[in-house]
Amino acid sequence: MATAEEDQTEAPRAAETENGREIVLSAEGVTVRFGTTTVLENLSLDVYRGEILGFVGASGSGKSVLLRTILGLVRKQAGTIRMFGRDLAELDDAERMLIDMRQGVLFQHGALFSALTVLENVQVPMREYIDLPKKLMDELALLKIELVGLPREAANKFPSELSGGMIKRAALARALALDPDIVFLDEPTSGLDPIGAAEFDELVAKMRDTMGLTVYMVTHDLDSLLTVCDRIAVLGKKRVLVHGTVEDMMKSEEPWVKSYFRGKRARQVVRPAARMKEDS
Ligand SMILES: Nc1ncnc2c1ncn2[C@@H]1O[C@H](COP(=O)(O)OP(=O)(O)OP(=O)(O)O)[C@@H](O)[C@H]1O
Repeated sequence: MATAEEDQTEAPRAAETENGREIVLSAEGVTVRFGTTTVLENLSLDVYRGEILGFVGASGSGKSVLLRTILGLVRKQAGTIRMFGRDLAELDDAERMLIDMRQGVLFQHGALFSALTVLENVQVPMREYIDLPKKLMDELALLKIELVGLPREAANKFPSELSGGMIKRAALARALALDPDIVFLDEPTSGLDPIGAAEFDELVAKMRDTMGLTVYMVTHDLDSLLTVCDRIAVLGKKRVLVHGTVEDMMKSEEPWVKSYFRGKRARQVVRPAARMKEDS
């Protein structure tokens, strides 16, 4: 496990060469302020190709702000964000568009367009970025809908006709519309019952395993963190406090990490999750 202090030295770069893994996304020394309030300060984080990174932190610690900063929706005051090795601040519009096409986003609560059917929702990124004949676009959208485990009949339904779990799947289908390399999921299992949440987690893990998808998942869901995340990063004190495996989190003496992963609620979740891992 690495600490934030180590992050500011050579540790992440050394890890990159040591384990030979490709860094899809890196944030280096990122600072974000709103007026006089600093939300993120000198934050650094790497995300590797093909991993599910679970991003966790207390409410109000800045998880959404960081996600929005990575997506270019919030302006940073300092630091560098690189995606696929390119500094996002140095891209012109055409280059930015090419990068945007390689990433998919599932915003909290699904955020589907209520006046569009599921099929039309999935086609939104296609219409925005690529010019395809309608028939081909329909076929591609249907493939995505089936890929996330929705029945074909769901394609012509409106979001108001779907269950919470189906909305999340439809939103995932939209995030996958352009076959991205990385998807950002903002609390994807919030509002789902435990079985629906576990099924969604399984689906995300399947995408990682079959498509090599990289997943950046903001979550409060301990089950997700323990069962599908390859690595966990904890946001606190305006930076990434610790990052590592579940086992690393369990050993951490950092007070917030300790109470989150070894507190009363965690103890109720950790044993069943460990059993699930053993059984699989
Ligand atoms: N546009 C903005 N202007 C001013 N302050 C903001 C803005 N966006 C976020 N903040 C502040 O930044 C801090 C971090 O908010 P953020 O939504 O990122 O937290 P979070 O970790 O995602 O919380 P939660 O887990 O509750 O969703 C909060 O204090 C919030 O009020």
